[in-house]
Amino acid sequence: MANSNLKTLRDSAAMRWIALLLLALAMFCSYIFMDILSPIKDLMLSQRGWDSTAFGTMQGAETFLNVFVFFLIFAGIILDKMGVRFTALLSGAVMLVGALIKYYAIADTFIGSDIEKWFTENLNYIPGLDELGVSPFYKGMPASAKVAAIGFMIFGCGVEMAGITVSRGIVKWFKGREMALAMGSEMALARLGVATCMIFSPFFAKLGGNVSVSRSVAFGVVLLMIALIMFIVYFFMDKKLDEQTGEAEEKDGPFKVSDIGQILSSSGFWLVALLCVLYYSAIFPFQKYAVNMLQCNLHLTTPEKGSFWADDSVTIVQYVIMLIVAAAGFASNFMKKKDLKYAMLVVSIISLLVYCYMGYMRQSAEAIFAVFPLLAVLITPILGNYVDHKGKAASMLILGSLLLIACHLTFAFVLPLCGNSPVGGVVIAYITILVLGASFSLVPASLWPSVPKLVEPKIIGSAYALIFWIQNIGLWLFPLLIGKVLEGTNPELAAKIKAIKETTKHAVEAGNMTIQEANAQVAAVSENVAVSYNYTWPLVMLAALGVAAFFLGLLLKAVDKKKGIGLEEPNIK
Ligand SMILES: C[C@H](NC(=O)[C@@H](N)CCCCN)C(=O)O
Repeated sequence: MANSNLKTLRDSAAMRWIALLLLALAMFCSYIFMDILSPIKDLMLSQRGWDSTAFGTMQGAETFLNVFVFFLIFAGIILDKMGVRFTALLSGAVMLVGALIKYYAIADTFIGSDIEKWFTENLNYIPGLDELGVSPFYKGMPASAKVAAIGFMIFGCGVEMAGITVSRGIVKWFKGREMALAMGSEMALARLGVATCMIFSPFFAKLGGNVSVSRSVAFGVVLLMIALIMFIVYFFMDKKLDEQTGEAEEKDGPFKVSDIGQILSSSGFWLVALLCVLYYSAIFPFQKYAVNMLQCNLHLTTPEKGSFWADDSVTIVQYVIMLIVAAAGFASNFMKKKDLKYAMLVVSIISLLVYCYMGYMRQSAEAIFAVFPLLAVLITPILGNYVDHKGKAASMLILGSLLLIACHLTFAFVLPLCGNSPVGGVVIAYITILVLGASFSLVPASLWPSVPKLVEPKIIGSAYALIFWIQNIGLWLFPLLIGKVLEGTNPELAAKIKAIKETTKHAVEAGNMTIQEANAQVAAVSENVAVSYNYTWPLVMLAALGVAAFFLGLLLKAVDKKKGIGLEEPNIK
């Protein structure tokens, strides 16, 4: 340490930010794996014989153990009892184990194996769960999807455990300092992970012209190994810090399970937890359908094979431009000189415009939607900084909810009117997605740093875990609800598929068509149906979540004022 007056590692700004970088990089890698199959749903269907139900069930498995086996609650207790560094290592290892299982399920070697045979014949029915409609498996589910679901369940435990551990770790290193800025920066990198996944998962799957879905998953597994290394390095820094502080936090008041009652009796905690589940249920589940929603509303026409805009290298260039947007925008937060700050911002904004233009020329819904996390990367740290120095967290939650409502209503009612105006439609889509990104900065940047103001330091881990658990119920429920509302409000599309299946089946039976011709006809109709959904009602449902979050925000602000919780107060006084 350069300054001899510094007492502990966290008194050195450089050491604090290195600790944050380790935690944030681990989360960046985890967020990439979390959505690794989302942008290649079409390939999972064509390469592994899954259907939409198998895909949706496998995706939903991520939250299963956390929600129904209460793993997240145990994770919070482990965190408060064992501390940040132990739980960080444990979560890294759990994520990796889950990811390796998922990789094996998708790998070519799985096909034709005894394990595939066993899973095809077994694990079809889980008594109790089937009746409740929450089973992560069902009869007829492809064996690879069942094993992938098991892997994803385990990964889900690891990633949520990592989430609460990182939040707790940031509080440990930054409380009383730039805590919201640090949390905002960590989330900014996580958002960049989502954008990276949207671009690189399809890229690796289609690399070199031959399709391999396991290549994408392998890319994610390698990143999780890097995440584990980050946690190991963090382990030693955290140990050193505890040696210097004499583990004061843990010794002063050891955690007891009964302390959880204290969390549950706080009205502020409940308001924050409910606001969190409502808001995030309108964001993460939407993320899974957003690309398809854009395809349905914008009628995008993929550039012809062999044309400049269809080339793989353009994807890489576009990603590099995205990194410039993120890096310049992020760095501008830390520039002391005004000129340099504005120069960075200008570079970031110009790069963003170039990125948007390329997305339009490539007619790629994935690339268009990938701007969603970008604005969050740029402004989450700015807002975090604002919360640190000026406060206003409760007001930011209210504003974030209002923007969420406006965006979902624009997607629902304005975007469908733009289908025949390619440029207008894409411009409105970009603006709305960017505003949604701004909302997705306002709420997380103010919500997570508010938790330490609601509970005692020794139970922060459990408080984060309880909020994540309540949030996970929404993250499990709403993807299912969106799917159901979508099917329910577009009955003619399911009827179209049923009709073509029946017509081709009769034609094959009558000897008028080969099975290959029948499959090709069904595939052509399915492809057309996949981009013809009307998303109005699912989007209205998500806007309604925003309305409820808005009213909870108002209530939270009133309770904060009455009880003096300090949510509107700055973190640094
Ligand atoms: C910090 C916060 N993280 C969460 O809310 C996690 N529970 C992420 C869950 C993602 C599920 N696909 C955030 O990212 O803002």
